[in-house]
Amino acid sequence: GSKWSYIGPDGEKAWPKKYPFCGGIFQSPIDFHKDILQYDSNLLPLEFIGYNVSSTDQFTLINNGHSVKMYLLPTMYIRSLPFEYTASQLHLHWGNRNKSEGSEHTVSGKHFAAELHIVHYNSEKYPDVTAAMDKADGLAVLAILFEIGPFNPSYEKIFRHFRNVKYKDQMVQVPGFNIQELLPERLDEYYRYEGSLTTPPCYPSVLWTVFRHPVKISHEQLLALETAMYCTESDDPEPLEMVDNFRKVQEFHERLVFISFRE
Ligand SMILES: NS(=O)(=O)c1c(F)c(F)c(S(=O)(=O)CCO)c(N[C@H]2CCCc3ccccc32)c1F
Ligand SMILES: [Zn+2]
Repeated sequence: GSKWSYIGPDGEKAWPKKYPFCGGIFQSPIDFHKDILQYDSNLLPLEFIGYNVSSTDQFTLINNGHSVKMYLLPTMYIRSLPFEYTASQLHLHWGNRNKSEGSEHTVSGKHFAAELHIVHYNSEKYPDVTAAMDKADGLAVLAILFEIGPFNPSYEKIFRHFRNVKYKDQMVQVPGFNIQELLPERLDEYYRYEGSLTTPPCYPSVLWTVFRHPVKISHEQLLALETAMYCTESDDPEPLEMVDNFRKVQEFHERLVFISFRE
């Protein structure tokens, strides 16, 4: 099984031993700071097709021991990237109840509270995500940063199920809803760069789109995310809280991040 973690002897410093790409090129996440940003007027707003999922459909939400991930439908895809990318899953990264700074990407060295990733694969060139995930043009991940604000009823459609996926390998069905509700305002403003999966096997196969504007969730919702889940199975005598499941920012030398907005 995937024997890696975010803490202890199997933590990120040890990842390259079992997963060589984790010590390789184009690693994510990174810090967005002004001297690596370059405006690119060709960066168009993304188009989301099939994201408005009927409540008669269902998404499977699962605790996989590293994160909480929700499988999406193969009828969901994004256009206006170099290829058509079909949705695979979404998952989150967060901190802990004493330090709500669990985003993976940072802006001018600052963490946001948490980060949502919507993983897509290049369905024009590859049959599924497994075939795509180690190809340079295989994946496109959308990243949404979180900050504290008013209660967010759209995110609550996922968060209210956390009590049913407390332990590793538990899963629950989530009634379909419009996944576009999870996206921030100004879909035309984002950071774009070529990077990697931020977990093992860390393949440099991801076209990253990180939206400039964060979404807001309430303090209580963030606390629920930070305290609801465990990396361990329900019968494990030594339960491990699922917290701080974010990778440190990686070196990003001699490369640029393209931005669709003027500062
Ligand atoms: N931050 S990240 O790089 O977006 C990211 C994660 F952080 C993350 F935890 C996952 S995982 O939940 O699958 C557990 C670790 O593989 C993924 N999965 C991807 C890549 C690995 C295999 C696979 C297979 C099917 C669908 C998605 C994926 C991931 F892409
Ligand atoms: Zn992720």
